[in-house]
Amino acid sequence: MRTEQSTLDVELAHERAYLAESRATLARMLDTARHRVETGAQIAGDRYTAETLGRMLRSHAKALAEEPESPLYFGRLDFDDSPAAGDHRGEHYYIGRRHITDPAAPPRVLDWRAPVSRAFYRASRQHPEGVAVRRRFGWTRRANAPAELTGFEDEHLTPAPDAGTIPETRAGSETRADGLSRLVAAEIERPRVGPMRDIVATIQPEQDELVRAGLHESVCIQGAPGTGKTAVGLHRAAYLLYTHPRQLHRTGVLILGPNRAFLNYISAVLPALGEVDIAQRTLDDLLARHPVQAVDSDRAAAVKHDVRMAHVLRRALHAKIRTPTEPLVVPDGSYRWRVSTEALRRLVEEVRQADLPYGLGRERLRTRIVGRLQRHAETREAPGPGWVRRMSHCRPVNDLLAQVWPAVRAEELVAGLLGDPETLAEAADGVLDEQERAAITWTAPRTAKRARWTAADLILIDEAAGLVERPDGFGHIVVDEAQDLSPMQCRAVARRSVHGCLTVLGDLAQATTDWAARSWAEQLAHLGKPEAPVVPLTTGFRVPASVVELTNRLLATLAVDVPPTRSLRADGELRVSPVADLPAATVTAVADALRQPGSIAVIAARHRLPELATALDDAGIVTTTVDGDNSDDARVTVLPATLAKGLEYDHVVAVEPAEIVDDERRGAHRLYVVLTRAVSRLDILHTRPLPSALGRPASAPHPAAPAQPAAATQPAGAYPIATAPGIA
Ligand SMILES: Nc1ncnc2c1ncn2[C@@H]1O[C@H](COP(=O)(O)OP(=O)(O)OP(=O)(O)O)[C@@H](O)[C@H]1O
Repeated sequence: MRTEQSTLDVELAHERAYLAESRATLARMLDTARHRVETGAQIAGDRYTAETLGRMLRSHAKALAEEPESPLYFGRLDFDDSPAAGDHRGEHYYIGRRHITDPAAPPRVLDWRAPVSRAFYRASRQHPEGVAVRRRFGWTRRANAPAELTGFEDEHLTPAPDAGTIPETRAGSETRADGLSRLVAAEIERPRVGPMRDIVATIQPEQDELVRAGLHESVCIQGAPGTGKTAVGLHRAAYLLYTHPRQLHRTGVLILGPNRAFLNYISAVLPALGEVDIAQRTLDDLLARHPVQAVDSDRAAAVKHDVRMAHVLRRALHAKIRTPTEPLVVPDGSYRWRVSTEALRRLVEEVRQADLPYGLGRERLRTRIVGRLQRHAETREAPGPGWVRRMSHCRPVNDLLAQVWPAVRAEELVAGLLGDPETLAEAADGVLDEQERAAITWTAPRTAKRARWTAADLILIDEAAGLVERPDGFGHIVVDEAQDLSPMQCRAVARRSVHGCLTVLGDLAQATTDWAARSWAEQLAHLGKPEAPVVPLTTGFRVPASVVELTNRLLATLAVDVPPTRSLRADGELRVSPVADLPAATVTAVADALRQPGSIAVIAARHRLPELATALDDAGIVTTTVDGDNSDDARVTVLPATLAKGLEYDHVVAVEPAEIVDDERRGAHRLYVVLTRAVSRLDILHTRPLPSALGRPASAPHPAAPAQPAAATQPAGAYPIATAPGIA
């Protein structure tokens, strides 16, 4: 026993020495990068190169400097001598967030995205892939202090050469009953503080498969709350940029999230992975050509988000194309060139048939017309490029185009439709009924310049702009919470990924918008990637089993076809409390929660928030909002149910579920989102009866169970509650 212990001590000392050397190497890398930033601009030949080089070097230096206090590496792979080890026979590698290397020596730490690192995530006893031992390191975590190595855990995947068997995991570690390594379990169950963090140390095999899918593969990931969809999407973006830097730095990668709060929450993950140049936006940001100055009625918004509007806009645009009725006559010095009406008609028809974006079609028609003129002119003398340029923009040609294929601005097209019932009736004939047309028609006619656009109008303008000219696309777009996009919003994404691929993340059960997807097949078709496979993630890393048990009952009432999930978190507490006074009970619950580490959220219907915030304030509890505009240090966030999507907190106090349900048409889905934000503890406070799916005891045979008792006297014991000492 003692020998074994001293062997471990020696090994740990060896690992600590390796860490010290790796830190020194990283410090040298950082110095070199900083030096290059300072001198790079001077050594570059011209200004453009200097700027590009400067940007690249700064970004590299920033990426290195952003190496947080977090560990330099998290694992080690020892390959055996078997043929499966290939080129790595007998080698061992440290795996971390990025390469740490001295120029003339083998890398000290390999980036988790490097091909060889794949085995760290995928190798198993069934398929060792040449890996003899997978070592995971344990680290201290203290704010503002570098992480220190505290231990390691070895997993032997192949039999040791001298023994015929695979030894048990060493170094004092135990795997849990579910087979999860102790260090992995500790990492997953660590309290949440601050923004989302990366998961490179603990990516699971089914997640890794999605992260490392090829550049040209679009994929849709359907997963219950907390199954790691967002984490996988972000790591996939980082992986693709590492593996295909040239293509993707040129074409760009975009992360689309549902709102700013969500983007703030995830904003630190990619920089921590060394990717500081990825655009992270909401779809509204992407479409914000104009400020939103008006609000649609529900009815109008529903029509504008309907995919039929794409058809209406297209028709309205193509109705601008007219059949020529006169010949074209162009004076050219002492000559006059003529193109007959019939020939012009044929040209217009040919270009129309080509089905190009409208603006491109217009230019194609111009070129064709000038081609005709050129053929005439060639009977006299060969015209040069100057002649072609002059003819392309001469008055008669411009006038003809203005008449038969006029230039169109997207805003004008949309204003023309919404502001003129006749234009709309013509374009929407057989597509929208009279009430639908009436719902979107402006009551007072306005020009595009004076329009007060709604959020949905901006989507129509984007669609119209896309019909006129293809927008710049991205090489890869990660679309989070994709179930909530309307068909028209999906089309805005599709337009930007015609030549690229998508990672679509979502959960049909968390669909809360009026126009949300009912099926992935339909949504993927709108997103322009009907062939993308839908891959389920079914292991939950956030929501504890006791909470999942409750939320699954709610899920059963949502009528969505999603696979069941198993929670990896055995810890966790759930408390359902009928109370008489919501603000007072909220203060008590939060004060209780503050005794434990981690983040706390109070989530309620929006109109309920002011009184809860005041009560917390009166009790001297500092709170913040999801925009973080109060106090960055506050551990308690007070937020409306509508902004909870995608976020997570250690302790969630969900206030008055019935109100959250009543607040929206898809209120039950919203409640499902709210209740699944909790990482460790969920407190449900209610004065009104709980929504029936929640209120029913787990053992109750049927929804027709006896009516709820009066809320304030409802016995807590009627619920399947896991109570923590001192909490109930
Ligand atoms: N392999 C993993 N190891 C450790 N933590 C993980 C792993 N996968 C996911 N997590 C953690 O689980 C939590 C939930 O992940 P994430 O937010 O990506 O889930 P999601 O499926 O997008 O959830 P939601 O649908 O509710 O938005 C996060 O804290 C994430 O870091």
